[in-house]
Amino acid sequence: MAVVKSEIAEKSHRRRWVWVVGALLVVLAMAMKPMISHFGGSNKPCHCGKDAHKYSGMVEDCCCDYVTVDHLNEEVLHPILQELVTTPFFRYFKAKLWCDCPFWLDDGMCHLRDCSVCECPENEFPETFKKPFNHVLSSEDLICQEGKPQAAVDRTLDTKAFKGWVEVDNPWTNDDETDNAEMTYVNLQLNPERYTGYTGPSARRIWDAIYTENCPKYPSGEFCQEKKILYKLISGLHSSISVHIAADYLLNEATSTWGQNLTLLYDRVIKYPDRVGNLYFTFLFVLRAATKAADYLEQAEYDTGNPDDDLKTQSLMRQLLYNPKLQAACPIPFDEAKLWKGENGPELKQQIQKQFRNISALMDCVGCEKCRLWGKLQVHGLGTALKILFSIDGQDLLGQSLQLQRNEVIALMNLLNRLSESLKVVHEMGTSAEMTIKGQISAPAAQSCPLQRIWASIVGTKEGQSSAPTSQGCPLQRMWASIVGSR
Ligand SMILES: Cc1cc2nc3c(=O)[nH]c(=O)nc-3n(C[C@H](O)[C@H](O)[C@H](O)COP(=O)(O)OP(=O)(O)OC[C@H]3O[C@@H](n4cnc5c(N)ncnc54)[C@H](O)[C@@H]3O)c2cc1C
Repeated sequence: MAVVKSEIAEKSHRRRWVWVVGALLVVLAMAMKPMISHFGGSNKPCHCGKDAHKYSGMVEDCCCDYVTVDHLNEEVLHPILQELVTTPFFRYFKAKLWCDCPFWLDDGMCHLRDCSVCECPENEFPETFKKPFNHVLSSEDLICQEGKPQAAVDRTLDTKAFKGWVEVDNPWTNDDETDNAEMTYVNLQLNPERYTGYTGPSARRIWDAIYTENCPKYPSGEFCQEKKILYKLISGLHSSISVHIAADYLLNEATSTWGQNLTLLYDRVIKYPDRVGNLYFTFLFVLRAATKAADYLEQAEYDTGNPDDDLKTQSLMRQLLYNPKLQAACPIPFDEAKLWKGENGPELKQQIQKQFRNISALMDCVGCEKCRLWGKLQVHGLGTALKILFSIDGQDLLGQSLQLQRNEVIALMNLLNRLSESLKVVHEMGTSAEMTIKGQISAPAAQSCPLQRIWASIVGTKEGQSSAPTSQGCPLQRMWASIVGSR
């Protein structure tokens, strides 16, 4: 009997050692994996439990709910947009980059090398971009298309229906696109929007000038949608910029380590539900503009001189604008038709137009080149959305006078992609950021982590019993918090 007992004791002792060694190996392997993931990477901090949907119900003033928007973004919009913006047509943006502030002198607060923009060498951007946009097809071009059915159809539509890309003034924005000598072509793929070190009084002055002088926050309880629109669009854009800073942050300047900064994500965006709401609003507003102009955008000439690339761009545009899932789940993301109907409608529209033009001009005062590039592009994209939704009435845009510049289309779709990226980060990382910062991971939830269970089996605690690691969340979660939280 005594022999049997000691054998059992020895076996259980051995089993415990196997567990301990196994668990230590797992912990070691996990700890050796890079802890800092880059934007779009898969190394997320330990997730204890599934991300519950924090935001629910309709997005304020829109015709779509949060859950649907997240699903559509994840499944349809984000993947297509990510591919679209890498095509040659969408990756080059024309901008006047130097600081030319009409309001005050630039105080050059940007101190990082990452602030500056890599401009394109002359020979890099597509030849066709150097020509005027409304370039007419030669009869030779048309003959060359014979025998290529897809291309021929596109060309036919082009000559019959599409009015061409022309330089027309956008009443919502301040940029003079015709001023070509001052313009620089930039490859956006080489200039990711991320942390640049632009901060302090210079950055603050821009945001202050935008909010206090041009779109003050409306009083709570304001029902007039028109009065809320500009503030919500700018706040949504501001949230998106902050999300991109948090998602691609310089964690360690000495070692040039970039990664996510959950503290910043929480402090600047997640902590404020209205900022998250405004981000979703801006996304749906821009999405509505793109889908409203679908017929026009479908027939646009995405000519970069490489027919394969150009057909791919056109095909991606179609997949996005006429997506059956999008049309079924969220056919009209934002209903612009009910705006500006009141007595003061036209006056109010003019006032908001003037304010938006000021905001557009303020982008020339941003004291960091890369921030200025993305600020200009995104404000230009918003101006294009405003032009599509509010300068033309009705659904049939082709039959009316909508004309877009190439740069407006590029800005619109790149802005939509930026907003889509931000939604994805907020949806996927928002809860983790909140839990990490608040340190409010409950013990049972924390123990549902595999590592936590292994830890419990080592130290002999049971589910629900408190122990040092459980009180502060998963070990990985704590390591993560110590990395991002100390900055
Ligand atoms: C056009 C523009 C583009 C920029 N691009 C970059 C960039 O690419 N990379 C980079 O590192 N920095 C960029 N910056 C700087 C960045 O936006 C911040 O200003 C900077 O990081 C300092 O942040 P902060 O904590 O002082 O708050 P800020 O973000 O400067 O906010 C200032 C104040 O605005 C209010 N606020 C903040 N967010 C919102 C919101 N969503 N809605 C309503 N109100 C809000 C708050 O009261 C806050 O205190 C840009 C600035 C501008 C003006």
